[in-house]
Amino acid sequence: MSTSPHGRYWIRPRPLTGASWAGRRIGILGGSFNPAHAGHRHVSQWMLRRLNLDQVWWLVSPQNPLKQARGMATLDARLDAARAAARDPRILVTDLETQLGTRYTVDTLEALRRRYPRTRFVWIMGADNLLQIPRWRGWTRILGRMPVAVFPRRPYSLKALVGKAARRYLRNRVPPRDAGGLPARSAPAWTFLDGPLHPASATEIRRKGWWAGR
Ligand SMILES: Nc1ncnc2c1ncn2[C@@H]1O[C@H](COP(=O)(O)OP(=O)(O)OP(=O)(O)O)[C@@H](O)[C@H]1O
Ligand SMILES: O=C(O)c1ccc[n+]([C@@H]2O[C@H](COP(=O)([O-])O)[C@@H](O)[C@H]2O)c1
Repeated sequence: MSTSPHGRYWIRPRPLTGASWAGRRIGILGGSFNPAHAGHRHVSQWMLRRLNLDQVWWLVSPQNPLKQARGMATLDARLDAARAAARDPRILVTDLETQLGTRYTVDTLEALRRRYPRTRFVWIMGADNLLQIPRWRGWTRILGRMPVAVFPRRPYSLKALVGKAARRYLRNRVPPRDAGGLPARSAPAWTFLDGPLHPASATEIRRKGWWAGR
């Protein structure tokens, strides 16, 4: 147990280890969640349906290596807000990168594979991150290790689909009609889903002063 910054007690989210996750289909949505919003829930629920997932784990990052620490609320405050925003029993809010001691996604995915060797994971991200992923450490190892599902996001989708990552892995793209089989595929394999856009953005929420997380 630990205390949240607001004084309430909560049990630290700790996905079970070992055999209980064998064969399960889990989507991983990594993010700063500064704060979590309805867009994260929308993306997760579409992925649950379209990829036939059992659960989506929100990986609340201690610190995105490409973002400034300034303006980032504490991990506890972001976890609390994410738990309030998830509102779906199939979405599990986690501090897995803290538990695993990783900061870079490539290291996180490798540690997850070791910890859950028989679980079928899919890395989930919005189109903005498909555009940006060539700047992540070891990005080709990420795409080479885990199937990836991308959700469209304005105004990034078209640019992302002609970007460096999409071009490099053009032959590994899976059409949305076959997305249900993505968790069972070996990497590299990725899909760009065709679900309805969601306008929510954490930048916009902070700009409007709606997030008081510290
Ligand atoms: N409205 C949305 N539509 C599609 N993908 C989204 C949306 N909101 C967030 N995501 C995706 O969720 C993941 C985590 O996002 P993040 O926590 O950075 O939220 P954000 O709204 O993008 O925040 P910020 O504006 O601070 O960058 C990323 O892969 C991002 O692309
Ligand atoms: O590993 C990297 O180099 C890297 C660089 C930038 C972002 N990421 C990851 O991308 C995910 C989305 O981050 P964000 O801040 O856009 O929500 C989150 O899990 C970050 O840890 C990872």
